[in-house]
Amino acid sequence: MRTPFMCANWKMHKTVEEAVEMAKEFKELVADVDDVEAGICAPAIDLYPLNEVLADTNVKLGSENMYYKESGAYTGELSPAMIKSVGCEYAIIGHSERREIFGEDDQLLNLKLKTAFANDIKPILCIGEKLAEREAGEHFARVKFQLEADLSGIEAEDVKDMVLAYEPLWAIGTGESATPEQAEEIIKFIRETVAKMYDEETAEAIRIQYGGSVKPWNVEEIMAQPNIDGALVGSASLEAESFSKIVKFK
Ligand SMILES: O=C[C@H](O)COP(=O)(O)O
Repeated sequence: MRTPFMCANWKMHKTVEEAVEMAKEFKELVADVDDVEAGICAPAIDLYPLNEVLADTNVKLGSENMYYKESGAYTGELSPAMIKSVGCEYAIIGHSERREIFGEDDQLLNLKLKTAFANDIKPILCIGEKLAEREAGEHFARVKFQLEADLSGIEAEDVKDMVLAYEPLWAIGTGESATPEQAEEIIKFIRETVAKMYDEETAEAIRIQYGGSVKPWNVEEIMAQPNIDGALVGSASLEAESFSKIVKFK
């Protein structure tokens, strides 16, 4: 049985003061939740204080990015050891904004995934198609390509423990979520693709989130789909009350 995982992705939002204020309020609101995992992926500057605020709570911490090298002359980047030192269990890898705005390609993402596994960091790997690809009926081929390229050379044991986030680019920040049926159709396909690449056991174990305009008012119907194991939440995760309603979707 897969435990639902609701994870915030704050993107480039929140000063340290704002992050601490939100986390203090949020941890109280979800203190009694034990059947859903909650996490916050935050900007690098916020991770150290958030680790202190969230210590001894049920809220997990993650980085929004991570480089594939262990250390060195890589100005502006974060190593796996650095994010672990501030309590990160997770790291988002390959968010579409990293792919589109910062030019991260599947070869780089594959290296990042390998480094994450080597350092006991659970990646949240984002995949998903653009609007033109969906309109051309190429969305299945697109996510299959991303899965095969990004997971190349990665063992089933690691894949079982990671998280996939299906995020169609046309639903991110637009207020227009995929319908629950659209999300289920492609997430089921993603699980079947993992089964073909690995085996049934791996496909049953891996958690697959949906991301793209998840809100307190649509989360329940999204989560009613059998293959959807959680959500990667952008704008609705910025306020404690809104994100806590998503975590408490049941
Ligand atoms: O990582 C989160 C996604 O990009 C979704 O963002 P959104 O909830 O603001 O649409």
